[in-house]
Amino acid sequence: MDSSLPEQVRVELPGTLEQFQVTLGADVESKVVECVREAARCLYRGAAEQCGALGDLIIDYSWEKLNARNWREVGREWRAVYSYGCLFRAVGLCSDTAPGRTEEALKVCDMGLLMGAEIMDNVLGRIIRALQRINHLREETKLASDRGVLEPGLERSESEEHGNNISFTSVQGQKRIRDGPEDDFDAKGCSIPEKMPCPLVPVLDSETTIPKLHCPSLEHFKEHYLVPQKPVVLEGVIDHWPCLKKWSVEYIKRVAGCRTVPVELGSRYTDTEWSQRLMTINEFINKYILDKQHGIGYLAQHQLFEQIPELKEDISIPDYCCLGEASEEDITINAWFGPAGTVSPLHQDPQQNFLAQIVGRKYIRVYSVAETESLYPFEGSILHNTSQVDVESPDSNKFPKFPQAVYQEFILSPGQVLFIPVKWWHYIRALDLSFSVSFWWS
Ligand SMILES: O=C(O)CCC(=O)C(=O)O
Ligand SMILES: [Fe+2]
Repeated sequence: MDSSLPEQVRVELPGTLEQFQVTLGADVESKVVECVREAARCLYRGAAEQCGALGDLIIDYSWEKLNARNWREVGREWRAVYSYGCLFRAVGLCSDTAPGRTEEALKVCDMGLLMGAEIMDNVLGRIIRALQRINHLREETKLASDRGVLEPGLERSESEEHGNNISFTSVQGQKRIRDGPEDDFDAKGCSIPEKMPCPLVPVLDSETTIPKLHCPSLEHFKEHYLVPQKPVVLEGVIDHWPCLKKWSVEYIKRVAGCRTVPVELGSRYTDTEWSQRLMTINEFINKYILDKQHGIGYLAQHQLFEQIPELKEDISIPDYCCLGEASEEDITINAWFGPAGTVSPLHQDPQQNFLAQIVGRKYIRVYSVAETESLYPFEGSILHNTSQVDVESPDSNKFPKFPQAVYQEFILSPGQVLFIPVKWWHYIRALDLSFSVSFWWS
């Protein structure tokens, strides 16, 4: 094994070349399998630079395959090849002591988690943990040397407490509404200067306000809301979640700042100039949360808790989800983190939803499935679950039936959970800096 690799990374890899299993499907050409094996041989004979260069080659080749067709049709084996490429490239970077290499290696591993498939018992997730420990250590050592002392206990980093054995399912870049290679993450990125939205707080009418309930029993919720499919706001059911006390911009930066995530750029996903870009959480926070010059950026509909298990410890699955038929593993948990003014246009989803509000407030409007005709969904297969109407500023000439559509609304605050029945239309605008967590369940 390459001795220039940091010990923390080395222990996450198999001890010998013979133990380094390369299992790839029959669809993968033999020259590619051979390239993966050669990269592994380089790693174990101490040629980390060559290993990294082969990693680059594997990444480039498999990236073409991943983007050649609709995301859903990309086979697992090509995503696995991509992950091997990321592993070798990351290993190459880790053995280089030049400044910034650890951060680069972290990004490469995250790309493997986001776009690849799980390999070698989540080796990429484990290497990320190791790299974060190295980073913490460096920061702490620097702090101590700045102070002129090395305080006892500094060699132990905070994240070590969580251990290494996280089982991880690949995040797989699930995308919002639009699909297919044409909207794959825009590597160039773009920043659209926009006028900042005015965070108007709507005044609600008690007639249209969604009812609230304090900790209803499972039976009560089932009989009065789940079965008849009625929205309701649940209070008191997530009061014990640590995130309500812990999550702040500083905390997210500390735990996850150097992790790479997909960010939606532009006011709303129905706009033509809307795009997605991958960036670190630090970049996202600095550009789109702390500084407003860059327009709207939204870390939306991302399975952040699969990618960063530390954050998952701060939430839990609401008990009411057990009323569904599917198992817990089938529940999709998404993070929605953004500044005031993010808008999710009126749309519907194919599962029941508990939308839990953790930080800030959100204005939410819901319409039942029966109102669909008055909501003017886009035609065609991609946006058919999205309304063409700008809910808070509707064009009643173009959409004459919209003003008559019956709706309910609410301003969701931290600690409240909104039940959105399956297929119910929902429109959401953040009134403050906001973090919500959604649970899609069936
Ligand atoms: O909070 C948002 O912006 C959108 C949430 C949403 O659409 C969902 O949870 O399904
Ligand atoms: Fe939704």
